[in-house]
Amino acid sequence: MNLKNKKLTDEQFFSLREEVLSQWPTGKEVDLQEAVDYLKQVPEEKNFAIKLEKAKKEGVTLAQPRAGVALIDEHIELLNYLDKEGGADLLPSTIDSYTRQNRYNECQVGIDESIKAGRSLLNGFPGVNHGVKGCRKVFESVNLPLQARHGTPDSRLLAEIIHASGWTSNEGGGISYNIPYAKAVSVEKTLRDWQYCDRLVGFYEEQGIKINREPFGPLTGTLVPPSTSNVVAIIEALLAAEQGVKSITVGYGQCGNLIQDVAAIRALEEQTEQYLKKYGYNDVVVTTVFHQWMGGFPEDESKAFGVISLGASTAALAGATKVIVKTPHEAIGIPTKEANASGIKATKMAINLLEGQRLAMSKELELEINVIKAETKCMLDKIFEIGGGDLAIGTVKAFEQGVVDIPFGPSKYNLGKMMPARDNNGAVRYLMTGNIPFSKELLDFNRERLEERGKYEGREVDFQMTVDDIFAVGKGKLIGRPE
Ligand SMILES: CCC[C@H]1O[C@@H](n2cnc3c(N)ncnc32)[C@H](O)[C@@H]1O
Repeated sequence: MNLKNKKLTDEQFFSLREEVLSQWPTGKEVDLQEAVDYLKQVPEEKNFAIKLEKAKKEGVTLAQPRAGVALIDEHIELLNYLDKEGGADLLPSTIDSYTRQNRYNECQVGIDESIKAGRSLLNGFPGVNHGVKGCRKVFESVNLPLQARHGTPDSRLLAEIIHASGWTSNEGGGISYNIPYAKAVSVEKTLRDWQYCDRLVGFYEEQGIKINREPFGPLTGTLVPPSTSNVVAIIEALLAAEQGVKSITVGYGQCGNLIQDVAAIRALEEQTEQYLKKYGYNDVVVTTVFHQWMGGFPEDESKAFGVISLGASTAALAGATKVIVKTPHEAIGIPTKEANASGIKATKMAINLLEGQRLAMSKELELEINVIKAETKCMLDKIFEIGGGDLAIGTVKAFEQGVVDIPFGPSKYNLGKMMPARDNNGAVRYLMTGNIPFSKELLDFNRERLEERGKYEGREVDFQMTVDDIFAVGKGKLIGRPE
């Protein structure tokens, strides 16, 4: 394996670039020097990294929706509606599934069919097919910073096009956009491809242009224990920093127990900064993003607003820099612009009412922060050990061996021996740890918390708890109690 956690040299980067830009005709629209000049004229209020850094300094939580449709003018109308009517602080362009699989031919069919049908027949914005011209038109027609959100194992061409278009943030990473999104793409390949995306950002940073990178926190969004999502976020932050990224937003998907969720964000921010400093990356601005509940939603829209408001409140009480907003159409599918805007409004109402408030430190909160950090450290120590000190090599081996193991990941490169379940307070614990190298103390802690639930419910601690928990929220409860 010649993968190394080493900054790509200019020669390595530019030799790869030829092939990347040749993958679709719109790649020819990317001219790096011209893109630098274009990015230099992006006003501060439309720069994602700058707006996040400002929010961190002011201690405010920004609200960002997901949104994407097939055609440029409709996409612009949607984004401006979410800004003006919804009150979004940051804008996405959620990229369609064909683009995520680099299937640009099918994207083109989707675009052509959408034009004929007069409505979006893609589940997102096909940024590569619209090219720099189209993506710049979107950027120039909105008034907020713009970010690509997707799930693309090989995002190299998409990154080239969106950044050249003034979009100053890209979501994703070599683990977080592989294991939850692909069945058969090797971790080695996606780590390498995302080194390219990060090196591109590093190149722009060297030209004085701030661009934000955001590892995808929630992963499979299904009972992912905080230390599992945090370890992935920290790995991707370190790999990005090595390529010259200076603005990193690490993320976490709401699990539902308030204290554990606040602890997850606090541990994530502190431990990411600690590891960046430990490995010499002293000039990286770390921000956090809290994703509102990523699991099954209630169909009833009023109940959905309950879930959305709890997520908004948790993000505010945790002091997250950003919260990703869900909509009352979550259980149905792609939201209408009205439903999308209403999710943002509910979110901002909760955030505004909680302005300046944080969940106070308590012995329970301190315990959860310490447990998450200790679990995360067990995995990271092992990764560096099996990688012979190289994080990228260690990460590939960690997935082969199940040192890091993401629950319900479709990837064949994920061992899949770890299984989570909620304890009696709804906190997500490790029911089965597979090959995750936890200390005995941590294994006992997780077991004891689950035994408490078993005792309370009068049943065995087993996989049925996991199954019941998966369906619980959709049925209006957090914990999947036996029926
Ligand atoms: C990992 C992201 C999953 C979430 O991403 C939302 N999502 C996906 N595609 C779109 C879109 N085109 N417009 C608005 N939301 C979208 C889903 O609803 C889900 O919540």
